Amino acid sequence: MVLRVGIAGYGTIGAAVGRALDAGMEGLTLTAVTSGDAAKARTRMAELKAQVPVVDAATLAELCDIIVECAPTAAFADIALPALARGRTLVTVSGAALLQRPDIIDAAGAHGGRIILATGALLGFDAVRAAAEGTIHSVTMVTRKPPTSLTKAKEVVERGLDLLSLTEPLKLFDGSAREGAARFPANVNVAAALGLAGIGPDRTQLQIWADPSVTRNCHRIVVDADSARLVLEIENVPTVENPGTGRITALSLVAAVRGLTSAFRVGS
Ligand SMILES: NC(=O)C1=CN([C@@H]2O[C@H](COP(=O)(O)OP(=O)(O)OC[C@H]3O[C@@H](n4cnc5c(N)ncnc54)[C@H](O)[C@@H]3O)[C@@H](O)[C@H]2O)C=CC1
Ligand SMILES: O=C([O-])CC(=O)C(=O)O
Repeated sequence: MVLRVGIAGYGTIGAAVGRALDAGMEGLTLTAVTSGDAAKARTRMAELKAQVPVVDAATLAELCDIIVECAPTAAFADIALPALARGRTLVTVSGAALLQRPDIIDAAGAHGGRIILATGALLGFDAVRAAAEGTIHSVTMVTRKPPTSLTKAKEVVERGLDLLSLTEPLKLFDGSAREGAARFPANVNVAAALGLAGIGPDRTQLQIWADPSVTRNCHRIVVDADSARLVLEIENVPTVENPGTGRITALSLVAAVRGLTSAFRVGS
């Protein structure tokens, strides 16, 4: 049986997932796309061998077994709810949106749907989830991004911060992952996901720095648990189109989608 895959949000991440599906994935076929800008999505999809329709979110849910969600946080509910109401599988990296709308997780349970929050621009969730089966004492995360990765963040724009003239690191946020994800939704989805994997977004501590000395989106996480101490570090290469998004994010979604049908899967 071949499962039909829809992509919601055909931007930096969505187009990379589209290319991977178009190149061929066993048991999966790209079937439709939904976008905030249909004309732009069609132009972007011209590179694909298989031409698929650009439809609205309700039609995407009707046509596809699996919905890969890579749209802005604000669009999450409109994409997720119709898909889950039909019992579809939603594969997403929108951790920040899930914290804002926990009812959407309940909607999945109520209709036999499934939400898979892919690791995205982070690492080690298998170990964090395993540690959470025992006792985790603390989780701290420090994010350092080049100023160019943060200039479009809503809070940076609202505060009128001129990050491009920084000569030394500036701490933009220090608090819980829940609050950080709410204030920087397009930039620390990863902190939300870490909170959901471990001891919850309220007990997960987060700092966000704009750092002119780094060229990559860097995350350092320390998990102190009764089973192990984890020190996790990742340096993500920013995408050209959207520097706040690391290249690995789309690859994480591709790996998660491929894992849905593959006969052999490594990692949890
Ligand atoms: N967990 C993680 O590791 C990461 C998560 N993200 C999340 O992924 C999202 C997408 O990231 P990018 O691809 O870099 O952004 P992008 O801005 O390049 O693409 C977003 C796309 O969504 C489309 N869109 C807007 N409104 C829509 C709607 N109502 N329905 C469907 N599509 C709509 C836009 O037209 C655009 O094509 C980000 O907003 C962020 O929340 C991004 C990076 C890492
Ligand atoms: O590191 C990245 O590339 C993106 C990131 O932090 C996020 O969106 O959570």
